[in-house]
Amino acid sequence: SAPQVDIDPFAREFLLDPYSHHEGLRDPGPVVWLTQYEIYAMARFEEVRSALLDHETFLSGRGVGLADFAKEKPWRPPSLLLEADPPLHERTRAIMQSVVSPASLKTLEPVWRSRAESLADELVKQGEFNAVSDLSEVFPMLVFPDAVGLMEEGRDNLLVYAATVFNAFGPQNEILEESLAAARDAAAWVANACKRENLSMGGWGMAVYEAADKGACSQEEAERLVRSLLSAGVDTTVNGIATTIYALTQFPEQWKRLRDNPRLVRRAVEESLRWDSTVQTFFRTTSRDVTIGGALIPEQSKVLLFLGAANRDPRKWDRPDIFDISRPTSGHVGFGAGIHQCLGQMIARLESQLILTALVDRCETITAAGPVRRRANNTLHAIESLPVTVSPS
Ligand SMILES: O=C(O)c1ccc(C2CC2)cc1
Repeated sequence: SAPQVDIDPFAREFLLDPYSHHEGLRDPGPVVWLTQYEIYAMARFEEVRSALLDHETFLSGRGVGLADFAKEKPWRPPSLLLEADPPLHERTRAIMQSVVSPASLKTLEPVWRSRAESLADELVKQGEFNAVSDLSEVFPMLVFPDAVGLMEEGRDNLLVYAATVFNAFGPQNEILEESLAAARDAAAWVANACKRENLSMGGWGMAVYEAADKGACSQEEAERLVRSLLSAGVDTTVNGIATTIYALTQFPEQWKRLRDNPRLVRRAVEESLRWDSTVQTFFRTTSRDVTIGGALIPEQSKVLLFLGAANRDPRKWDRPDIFDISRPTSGHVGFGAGIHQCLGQMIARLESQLILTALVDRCETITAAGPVRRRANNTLHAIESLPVTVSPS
């Protein structure tokens, strides 16, 4: 049976520094029993990746958080993407893939690039700035809401709402309670922003309703699918960009490599996703008894998958704790894997690549100008503050 582990992966001190705790989850065995929550967990690369690929054994429809939707009411109507299994998932995923298409991104790229360059111009002039409040919380908000076609008024509700979405995958701890209290108005704003009359023509949001008009889904489903864009598309890129900057301040020789060859920016973004995955964990629910590494996981069990830990598993990666932009990163589970692999991964990559390229072109060096401060979240490895100094090239 699975070895018992008393670690609390939703304790504040774990969430603020998950990587110092992961060996205690990987080493006891391929599957462990977390006594604090009476759930199974897997933190090694092979097992995490296999579980993500086996969507028939490891279901998403009963929620991808601790809450089992077969036993308790979700805090919001379930996502038709993230918290859906086939066949529903196949229909909704196809709609959203046609909306956030490569062609659509191609048309947006020039505008996004000029916004990244203008912001980078300003920041280099400032010389010293906070890579969170002045950069990673700014750039995604300059490009993503407009791509969705969101109304202008009240967009800062997006970050408050998204933080709650990610906290809600965890237990009802203090972090979630505080988040829910703070997000009541934001949730109302998001619900309203997803309505057809509040979305502008030509945006991704309206494109979902146009798919509904063609019979691909109902108007109500369209409203909830737009909610998915707002839930998944902001807090992830905000923290992903901040994490990439953090990694480059911690490994300055990697910045130098980017300066010598800016084409390596794509690799730096990918290595950042592996080295410090913004989305650290997700749950699945077993549809049948399944034995992994000699341990039986009964059907209807909640299983916590540690994506961040898998991406630093020494059984898979050489020198896993080293941020090395030349390493082969293929196979990392920073965007998940299988049928639920991140729908927006090309959006996220483009945003990160554009802002990082704009900074690499303009900054000789970027260095930490103070301690990094982290923001505890039940799912995200989030950064609250990251003061940096840049020298112009
Ligand atoms: O469909 C949703 O609401 C949704 C929310 C959060 C995510 C996380 C993985 C980025 C994905 C989808």
